[in-house]
Amino acid sequence: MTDPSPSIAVRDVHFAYTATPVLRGLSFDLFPGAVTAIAGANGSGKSTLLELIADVRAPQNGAITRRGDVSLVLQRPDVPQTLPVTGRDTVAMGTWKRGRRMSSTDRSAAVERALRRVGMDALADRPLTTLSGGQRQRIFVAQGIARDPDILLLDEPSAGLDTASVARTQEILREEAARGATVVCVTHDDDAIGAADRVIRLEHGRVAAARAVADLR
Ligand SMILES: Nc1ncnc2c1ncn2[C@@H]1O[C@H](COP(=O)(O)OP(=O)(O)OP(=O)(O)O)[C@@H](O)[C@H]1O
Repeated sequence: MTDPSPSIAVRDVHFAYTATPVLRGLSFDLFPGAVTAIAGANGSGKSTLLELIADVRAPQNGAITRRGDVSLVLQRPDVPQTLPVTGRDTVAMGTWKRGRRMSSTDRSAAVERALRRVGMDALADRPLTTLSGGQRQRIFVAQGIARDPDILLLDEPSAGLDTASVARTQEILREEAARGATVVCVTHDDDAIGAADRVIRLEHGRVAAARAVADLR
């Protein structure tokens, strides 16, 4: 059953980096237990919207409220060559829950489980800088899911992944929604868009089309 109150409420959100607005009055609600795809052409504002939902940026007008703990998985974050961390260390950084670190037993179990879920347990001790782009991307997905967030936001998590890893990532998003998380995924992938419970398609700074529109305006 879907919780009737929204976990994310977006109200008349406007955003511009320059004189040209990127988002021009978006309003919609998202609910726990569903995967929402944010779709649209290059430059349509998908990543910007995700960052606004994550509270990494603030809207110039309007408001976004969110209920619960948020994990944001960025697209292929840059990793400095000198960063002395392994894949496992990187996943462990995701084990802060509402500003508090889990106990060491819980943390270690959460890290191992997340690594297994993305299929990176065997490579977890390799320095992050020596992993391929796709392997690194899976480590960052593991970091995002390690603390069982209430809200899981991902920017093109399947970009550059092989077929099996794309399928596994889709399964993970479904599993996260099934345990009650609100999952929002920016994607260009038609399969991911087709598999989502809801689709928000951005065009000219507005929601051009939304599938499963009952709770989208
Ligand atoms: N830091 C920035 N400063 C100025 N303009 C920016 C900045 N970041 C993004 N933009 C512009 O804002 C618009 C929306 O960018 P955004 O990255 O949100 O789009 P997107 O839909 O995620 O694109 P893509 O599909 O290519 O990833 C684009 O026109 C982009 O050039």
